[in-house]
Amino acid sequence: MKRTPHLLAIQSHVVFGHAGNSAAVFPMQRIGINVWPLNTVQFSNHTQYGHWAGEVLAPQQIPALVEGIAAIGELGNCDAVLSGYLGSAAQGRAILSAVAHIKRANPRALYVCDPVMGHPEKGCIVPQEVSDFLLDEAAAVADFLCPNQLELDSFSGRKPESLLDCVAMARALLARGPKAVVVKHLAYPGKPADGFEMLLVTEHETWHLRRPLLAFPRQPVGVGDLTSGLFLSRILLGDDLRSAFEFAASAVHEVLLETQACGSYELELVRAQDRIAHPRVRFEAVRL
Ligand SMILES: Nc1ncnc2c1ncn2[C@@H]1O[C@H](COP(=O)(O)OP(=O)(O)O)[C@@H](O)[C@H]1O
Ligand SMILES: Cc1ncc(COP(=O)(O)O)c(C=O)c1O
Ligand SMILES: [Mg+2]
Repeated sequence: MKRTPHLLAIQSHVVFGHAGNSAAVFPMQRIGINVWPLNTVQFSNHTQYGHWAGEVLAPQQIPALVEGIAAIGELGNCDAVLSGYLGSAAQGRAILSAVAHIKRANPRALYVCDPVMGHPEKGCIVPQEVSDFLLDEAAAVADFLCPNQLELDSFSGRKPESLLDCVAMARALLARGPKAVVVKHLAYPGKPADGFEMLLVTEHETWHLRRPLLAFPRQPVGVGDLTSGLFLSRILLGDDLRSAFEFAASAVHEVLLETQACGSYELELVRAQDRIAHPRVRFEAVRL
C-alpha cells in the first residue's frame, strides 16, 4: 500500500472562516495528506474584515513543538514543510531552523514558502519585518516559492511590463535558490480582462495557465493559501510539477464556483470537497 505523505503546515489559524491553515488543512486532508497544522497566529477571523481578536504564537514555540515531534521519533516522517502567513520575523527565523532540523531528519523533505506579504489596500495586514524576512532570508532556503504578483514585484523591486517580463522576474528568483516558482496570480499590462492567470517556472520550463475570472462583490480570502497547499499536496502524492500546478488551479476554481454560487464571502470548502478531490474541468497549462 502506498504511504500517506506527511506535511507540516505552518501558517495562520482563524476561528471563523478560512485563511491560512483554516483554508488549506481540510482540502489537503481531503485529497490524502496527513497534515500537521502548526498555527502561527490564532485570530478570530482573517484580517480583511478590518478588525480581529487573538494572538501571535510565541516564536520559541515553533522549535519547541518540532522538538516534541522529534522526541516521539516522528520527525523523520515529515515529507514537507509549508509556510504561509507569519505573525513576526522571529517566527520566520524559527521556521527556518525547524526546516533545517527536519531536513537533517529527512534529507528529502521539501520546504515550500508562500511569502504572504500583505496587501494594505485589500486589508491583508502583515508586519513590514515579515516582508523583509521573506525577501532577505526565506527565499534562499525554500525549495519552491509561491508568490502572488505583488509579492513577485517586491522580490524584484519593480512591476512587470508584460507576461514575458513576469517570466523573467520569476526566473530571476530561481537564482536565489528555489527550484521552482509558482506565481499564483498574474497581473501585467495587456493581460486579458476576462482571465485569471498563473505561472510555473523552473530552470528548464515555463508553464502558463489561464482560467475564467469570476465576479465577486468582495474578493474571497485564502485563495492563495489553498493554491499553494494543494500544489504541494499533489507533488507529495506523486504528480510532476506541471500536473500539480494544473490540479491546484482546477480544484481552486471549483471552490470559487461554489463560493460564487452560494453568494458567500468565505470559501465554501466543505460544500466543494468532492470537487476539490475530483475537479470536473482540468485547466491545461501551456508551455511558453
Ligand atoms: N477565478 C477567479 N476569479 C476571480 N477572482 C479570483 C479567481 N481566483 C482567485 N481570485 C481572487 O484573486 C485574488 C488572488 O489574490 P492575490 O493577492 O493575488 O493572491 P493571494 O490569494 O495569495 O493573496 C484573491 O482576491 C482571490 O479571491
Ligand atoms: C490571518 C490571515 N492569514 C492568511 C491570509 C492570506 O490569505 P490569501 O490566501 O488570500 O493570501 C490573510 C489575508 O488577509 C489573513 O488575514
Ligand atoms: Mg497570499
